[in-house]
Amino acid sequence: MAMIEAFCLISAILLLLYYYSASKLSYWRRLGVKGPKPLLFVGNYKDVFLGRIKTTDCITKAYHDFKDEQMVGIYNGHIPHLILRDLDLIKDVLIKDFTKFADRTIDATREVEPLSEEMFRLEPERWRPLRTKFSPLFTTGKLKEMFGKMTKCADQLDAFLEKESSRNESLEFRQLAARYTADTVGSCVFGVQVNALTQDYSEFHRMGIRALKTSFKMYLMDRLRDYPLLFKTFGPFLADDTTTEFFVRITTEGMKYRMENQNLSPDFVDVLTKIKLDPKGHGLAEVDDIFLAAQSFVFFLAGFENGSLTIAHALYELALFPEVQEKARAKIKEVLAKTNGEITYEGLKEMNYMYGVFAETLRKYPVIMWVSRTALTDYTFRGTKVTIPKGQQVFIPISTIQRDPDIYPNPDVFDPERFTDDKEKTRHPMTFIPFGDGPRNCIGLRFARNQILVALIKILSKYKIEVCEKTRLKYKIDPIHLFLCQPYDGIHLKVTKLEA
Ligand code: HEM
Repeated sequence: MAMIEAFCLISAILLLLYYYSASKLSYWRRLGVKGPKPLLFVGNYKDVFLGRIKTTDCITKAYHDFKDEQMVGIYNGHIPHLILRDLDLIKDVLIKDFTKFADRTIDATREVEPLSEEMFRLEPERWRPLRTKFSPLFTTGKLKEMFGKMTKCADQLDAFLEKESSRNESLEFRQLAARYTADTVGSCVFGVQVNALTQDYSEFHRMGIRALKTSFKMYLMDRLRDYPLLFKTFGPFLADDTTTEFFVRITTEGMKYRMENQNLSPDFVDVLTKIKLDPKGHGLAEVDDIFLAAQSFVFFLAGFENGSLTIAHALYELALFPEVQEKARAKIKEVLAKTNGEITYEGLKEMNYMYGVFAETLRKYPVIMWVSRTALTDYTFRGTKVTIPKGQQVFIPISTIQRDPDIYPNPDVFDPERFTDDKEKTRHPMTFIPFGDGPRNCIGLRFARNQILVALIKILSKYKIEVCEKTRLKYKIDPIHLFLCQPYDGIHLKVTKLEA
């Protein structure tokens, strides 16, 4: 009798679980959105959970399998994700209807990650005043002021390369470029000398590497984030206190120095100091040093990692396509000849071909492969019968769009001429969005463009970059990171100094 009761109980539980999962997984059908058939409990993420593919691969497959649809519904376990395919609808979400999508989908959870209350993850109420305060740091005037500091860092990069290239060994360019980006963000944004190119492992540089190092721990953190209860329970065991302590220390020291030296030129730390002294006057209810350090953390990491990856990816492609490298060098020399070899702010604007190299690199390797928004109200997509409820996560698949052969024929070919003015005009603006778009796009876009171009121009004008035995001829993406496009084991290239 007991056996029968136990059997009935287990069957009832299994049946309930089945109906629970099946009902969760009928969400998109009920909303009239097509998508790949999900599996009970894991949705469409079985292979992602098993570590066989990345989230982007799952998004890309759904995007291509549903070519005739404007949007595709998939499931991360039971969590429904909407992938937008239609470029006009993407424009609506990012720009036209931004107020209804002003939030991202990754929440800040301070009790697990103290530095998570940074601008990228903040809800609109606290994000808006910060964006207003930080945007003036990247005006044309400010960028011109920073330009001299950037070219100084490029001179140090040159000195570093000269020494390294004489050894006749291949160099790993991702780490090498990260020294330059640590120096540029340090001096231009924080007003500190990082010395990553002149010292072995300066503290800033070391902390940047530490915060972004891909590891199984980081993979677990990323996966747990989707399940708030699990994240709050297990996350604290995985968090990194050393990075937190470092960013809190340098931010508080920087602000203290500002308060004691009132006549310094306004910069990022200056804005943080003003917010600390009068949070209400800046539209924030209250702030503490951890909240302010979180802003330093995101600005430093974004400038350090995204720039260095892009420089390394560009050099990789230029080594694989030597004729493009030669053309780029010739165009650079033409412009530099007018300024006695000096890289100038005005000269940069004349280097259209190099802009093409920069843009084509970010087309093939958008560092952030997708961006997301959360609906702040129920929302009906223009010209459709689909209404998503408040809180629905919407994904914009940047890397998939930028590698779609219907938009960019032969997407694997590195061709900077895809970005001439004439050709750009023929494409929908949402086909090239490596910096996102709309009021919540990348705040450091123009800084990043200068930072990357200055380094590339300096390197190409003086050195030849080639593939070598250690170069992976077929790019392999690091499978661990959730949304960053990082090379699996670095970018190894040969570098030779050119005759003057
Ligand atoms: C190649 C370089 C870079 C790339 C590809 C890049 C890409 C992006 C993307 C895709 C976003 C999200 C945009 C969206 O959701 O619409 C973003 C946001 C952001 N980026 Fe960048 N970024 C780069 C460099 C930088 C630099 C140099 C800084 C600062 C010094 C920076 C700071 C930020 C911040 C603070 C946000 C959050 C903006 C907000 O929520 O208002 N990024 N970036």
